[in-house]
Amino acid sequence: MDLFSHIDLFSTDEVKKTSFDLPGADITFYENFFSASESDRLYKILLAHTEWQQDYMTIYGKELDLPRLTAWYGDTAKTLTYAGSAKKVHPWNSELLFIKERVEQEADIKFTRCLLNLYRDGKDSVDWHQDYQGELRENTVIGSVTFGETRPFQLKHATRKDLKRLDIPLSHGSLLLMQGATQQNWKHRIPKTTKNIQPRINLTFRWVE
Ligand SMILES: O=C(O)CCC(=O)C(=O)O
Ligand SMILES: [Fe+2]
Repeated sequence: MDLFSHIDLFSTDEVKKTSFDLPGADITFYENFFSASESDRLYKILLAHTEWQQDYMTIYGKELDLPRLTAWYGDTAKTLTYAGSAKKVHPWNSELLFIKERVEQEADIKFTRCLLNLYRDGKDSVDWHQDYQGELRENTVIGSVTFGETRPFQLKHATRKDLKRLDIPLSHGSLLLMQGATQQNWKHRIPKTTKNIQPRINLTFRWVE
């Protein structure tokens, strides 16, 4: 029996907390932050009932579909400008409030918004980026929750080539908290894969007004 099948046999809903010691970053990862039964239920509801939309980015005047579906939810039903274009913000629903409150207890802050991403298959991805620009990027807190397929969340330092890339497999029911100067110093992405995989939902809770 190899190590992994051994772990699977005895897997529990126990939360496993890991802190990463990276220069200029404050990142904590919680496996099983939501139990398997909570995660299964939330995955199904969010997949079916979120107002998923096909967003686009404008590159050299051309509109290109983003390789994923997205939806914004938040405190007030209004529009917000993100990555250069206006987005509709839907009001919170009971599932999102349930998830938000659990993450708020751990992060010790109140979130005002959530961006949901749906990666339908391995062709869906998000390219290297840092969340927010300018002042908003400094000390922002991002609470990132995953349901569905595990995808590697890759982190690389924005300027230092001597530091190794880090891959964190964001599993079903996990929470990744990024705080402090993380967004200023590190870039992140979800790469594409040719593997035949299931959909993945990611929720990033944010606190900007
Ligand atoms: O899907 C993820 O885990 C990351 C999403 C992300 O980086 C973003 O929406 O800014
Ligand atoms: Fe991001």
